Amino acid sequence: MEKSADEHVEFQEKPDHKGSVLEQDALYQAYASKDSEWHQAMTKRLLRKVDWHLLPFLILMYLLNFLDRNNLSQARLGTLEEDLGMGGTDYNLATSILFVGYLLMQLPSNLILTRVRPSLFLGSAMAIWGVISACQAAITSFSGLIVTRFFLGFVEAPFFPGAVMLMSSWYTRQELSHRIAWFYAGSSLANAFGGLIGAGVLGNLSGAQGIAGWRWLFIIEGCITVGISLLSAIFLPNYPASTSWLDEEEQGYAQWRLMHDAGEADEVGSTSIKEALALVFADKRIYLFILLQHVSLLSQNFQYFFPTIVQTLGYGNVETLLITAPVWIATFFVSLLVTWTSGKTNDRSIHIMCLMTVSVVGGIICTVTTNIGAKFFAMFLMPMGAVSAYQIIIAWVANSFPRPLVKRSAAIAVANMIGNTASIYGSYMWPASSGPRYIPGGSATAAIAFLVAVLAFVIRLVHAHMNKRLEEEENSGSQLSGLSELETRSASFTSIPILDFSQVKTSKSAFLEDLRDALVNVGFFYLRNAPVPIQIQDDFTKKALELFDLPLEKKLEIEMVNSPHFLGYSRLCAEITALKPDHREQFDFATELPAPGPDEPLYRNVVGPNQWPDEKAVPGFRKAFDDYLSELSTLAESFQILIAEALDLPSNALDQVFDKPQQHKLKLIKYPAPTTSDNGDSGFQGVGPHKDSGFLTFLLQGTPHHGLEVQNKNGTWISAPPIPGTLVVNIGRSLEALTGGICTATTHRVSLRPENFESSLGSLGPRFSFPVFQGVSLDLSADKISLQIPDSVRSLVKDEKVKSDAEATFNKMFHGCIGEGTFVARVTSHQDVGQRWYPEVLEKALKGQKDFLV
Ligand SMILES: O=C(O)CCC(=O)C(=O)O
Ligand SMILES: [Fe+2]
Repeated sequence: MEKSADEHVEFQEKPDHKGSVLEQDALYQAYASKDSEWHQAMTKRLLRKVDWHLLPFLILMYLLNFLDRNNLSQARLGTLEEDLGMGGTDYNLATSILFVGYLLMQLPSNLILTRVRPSLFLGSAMAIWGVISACQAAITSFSGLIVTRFFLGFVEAPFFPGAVMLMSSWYTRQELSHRIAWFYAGSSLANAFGGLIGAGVLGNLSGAQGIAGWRWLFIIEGCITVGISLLSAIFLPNYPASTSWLDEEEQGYAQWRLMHDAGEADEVGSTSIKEALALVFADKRIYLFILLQHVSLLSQNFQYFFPTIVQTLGYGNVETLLITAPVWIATFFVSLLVTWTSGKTNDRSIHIMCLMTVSVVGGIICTVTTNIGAKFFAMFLMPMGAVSAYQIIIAWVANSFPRPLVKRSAAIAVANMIGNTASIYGSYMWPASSGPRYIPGGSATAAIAFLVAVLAFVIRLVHAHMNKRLEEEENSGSQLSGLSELETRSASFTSIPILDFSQVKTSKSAFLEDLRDALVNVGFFYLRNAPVPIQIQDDFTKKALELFDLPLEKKLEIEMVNSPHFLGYSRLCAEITALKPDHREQFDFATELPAPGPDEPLYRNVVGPNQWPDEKAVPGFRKAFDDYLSELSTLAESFQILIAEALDLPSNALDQVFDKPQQHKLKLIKYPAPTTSDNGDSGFQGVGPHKDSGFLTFLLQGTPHHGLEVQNKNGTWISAPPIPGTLVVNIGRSLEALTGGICTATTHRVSLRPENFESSLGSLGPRFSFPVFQGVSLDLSADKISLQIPDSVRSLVKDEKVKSDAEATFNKMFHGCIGEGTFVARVTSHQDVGQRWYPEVLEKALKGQKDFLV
């Protein structure tokens, strides 16, 4: 019984969503500012339409896909075997050979899939299998049948992954699994219709025009398939942007949702299948699940022989097929019900055990009795139990290997592939010679169904045991990693996680878990729904742009070199990072604080009063700035607590780290488009590879340009494009130092490739970005503040060796006094300021850099 040979579609990348950066930006603007209630209502409105337009047609296609594969069992009730001179296990070979083609095509079809539009792909595949299916009518020999069945399997294989792929351009990952459950349930209906159509054809057309009934069956069903495949060009949508049944707002929103969901998809696409498989096989439970899925599929093999078995009830062919219809309709409703209760009660194993018991009883009754009423009853019991249980098993596999995502995909794929080989040999359990009672098949099915129940119970025990151990170890505070060796091997992330701040209220523990992972293994994350009123953000952005528009002489009035506190305006290329000038122009402002007294350590000079622009030149700037920095300071403060909690420390553990008041910096940066790209692959240096100095950085990307890049632990650069409604948050050297390196300050840069400044509608103009650097108390040093980070958090660090292009001179410095590290970093970045105010420090620091270089 085939149901899901194809589920490794999770390896597919999502199709590209067309649309220029500018168009995307318009979407960003439109949707980012809405609140979560609006998003919920909009999602509901959209899903209602998409469900009705997409699912029925796809289910119809799946129904035909299924029908064309399984109608051999109805054809057998006609004169198929007689006409083709078949006997013994010939029919079983004809059934199983289809799965050879079906399984062989898995890989190639998944490769093709990534390159074609889903609706075209699905429509063409369907037309071809429809033609081959109809051609079966012309077969005159058994060998002809075998060859045709092999190819039928081959061309039917791409449908399922293609359909899931199409759905994935409409549904988010989370929405998808529920839709796939409906999709599966639809196959029960296919079985029902198969019986009805078969009955109609064999009953009315046998011998019509001198053509055997089974040949008519293939002709009619093949032609229906081809007909529907042509309609797919009209009815099957491709992508949200080109769909007439959505209004403009819905089209935009549908795209916008998927752009958000795409982050994870990239991660899937770029992790090698080999790596994913290694992860899966390191978890011993996978062997149990593979076995479970395999025997579960084996326990459903009666389906191919169903019409034949029902025939033993003693009715004629037509009545037999009519009888099977209600069986499948009942199964359909039962499976909808039990997948629902299983989800509601969060139970899998007991559901499976109960359902399989129903199937065992069915198998036993079927074998031991010849009483027609009892046998008919058994016909209902077998599929109701086994088919419904299978749907729960699929969900169980997916839920048992939740993280990382690639592991889940691989687990599903492996369990399905190996599981489905049951369809190749399972059909031999039902040789025609064993009818009418089919004692070997019936009793073996009952035994196998029992085995499914036993395995479900074993897995339940294994999980219970694991949970208990976890609890004990947590209680005793022992050093539990809970991770297998393979899982700890690498945290070289391929995408940047997105955290949702609204979860702090709704499900804080989930938020903290994601935060913990981001802190120890990525060092970067997007933060959605940060509590910063959009109006304040917009006003600030507007005023910032006005500031950059001032004539140069106005800006030079507040040039940074005038101030010993590293605050003020820096011209293009004035700042130096990784020993090279950055191609950007900027204003550095900070929480307004007095300059340090003459007796205070020199490094305290990174704090001091701002140089404000002339209020008349940009009226309202100071207020807009203060409002924004004040919001961001509040947000930063809430992270003092969240980070402590994420690291399993008391929530006030980091209080000692911050001054009252604490200086935070807000930098306004403009990156003009480069005139040439003379910097090789990485493009022109907007800002060179570096780690920020502070605790956390909260970055607002003001324009839709790509260019911000983050270096993962392998040294690979990962793009961090702007995502609407989010801030980019990253760890600075101070937090890294305070946690003894448990939290990672991740190296990042801005690359100015000319293409980052272009969209299909023309030039994007300069890139603007606005980072807020959260400060810490400057007198601290890592050894003075000893945070006792629990082993349970330490053990989550997956990759100790980190490749970084950031300057290493500062690595040690930050482990001493944080103020000194920050001060030296500032002097070397702003050498004009250093030269004027701190020439000795600059000289020493430059020498330090040189020593480091030789
Ligand atoms: O412009 C950006 O997106 C990043 C700027 C940055 O990393 C910095 O100024 O530290
Ligand atoms: Fe930075």
